Amino acid sequence: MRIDVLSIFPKMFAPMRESIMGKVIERGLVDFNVIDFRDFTTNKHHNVDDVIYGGGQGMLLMPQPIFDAMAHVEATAGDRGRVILLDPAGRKFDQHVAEELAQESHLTFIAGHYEGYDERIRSLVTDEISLGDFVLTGGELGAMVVIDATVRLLDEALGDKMSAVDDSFSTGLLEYPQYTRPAEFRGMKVPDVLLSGHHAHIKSWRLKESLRRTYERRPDLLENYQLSAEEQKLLNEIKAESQLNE
Ligand SMILES: C[S@@+](CC[C@H](N)C(=O)[O-])C[C@H]1O[C@@H](n2cnc3c(N)ncnc32)[C@H](O)[C@@H]1O
Repeated sequence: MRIDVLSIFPKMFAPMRESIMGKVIERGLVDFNVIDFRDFTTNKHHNVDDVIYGGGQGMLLMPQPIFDAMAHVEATAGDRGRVILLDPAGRKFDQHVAEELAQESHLTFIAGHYEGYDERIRSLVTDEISLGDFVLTGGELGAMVVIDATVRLLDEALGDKMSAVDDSFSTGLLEYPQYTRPAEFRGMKVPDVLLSGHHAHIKSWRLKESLRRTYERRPDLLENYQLSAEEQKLLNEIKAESQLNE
């Protein structure tokens, strides 16, 4: 996968060289480039922003540097790929969007700043993505979040210390509780079933606890989830158990 990011703060992307993402780049699984669109300004002072027509506080990113930086991406990569604008007005980012983006061979992100973008910049864009209902100072952190969640889904990205298969949201449910050694720590015991070696029982316990966690913490996820007969039975048990504990 090739990833280009258009930003005026390229140094903010230093964390992308660490941890899993760093290894993924080192191994050549992702060709990661940050392009400072200030380098593409044609004005004497290398300004990337200007005042807002019609008045109003703050400054807006001008179209010219971003259009020219995008032309540079196209010239070097052969295409722009899927062009993602980080913007509070965009589609809310979630695991499904990450799964969709992980299918692409080329992603280009545009990170905004100041009051945001001149509206014409949106003509370059295929997707607008928001991290949530809050306002960040810039699109860099948003781009890094989207890139991290997407890249970890690529085949071979996680190595053998992690797996995305049972992650929360991948299955449509939150992940079940997990434990590592020791079997007892400060009086807190690992559930017996996990030490039993009985794979079918462990599988069923995990499914039930996954359903329980989702039911208790994110019942909204269950509204769009197709329960199997077994899952429905387990959920009924969970509801009965929670009534007993009330
Ligand atoms: C200060 S914000 C501009 C906010 C804009 N005036 C508005 O009200 O929508 C500057 C930049 O940060 C990024 N940003 C801010 N909040 C974001 C969010 N929730 N999701 C994604 N990007 C965001 C965008 O790139 C945005 O252009």
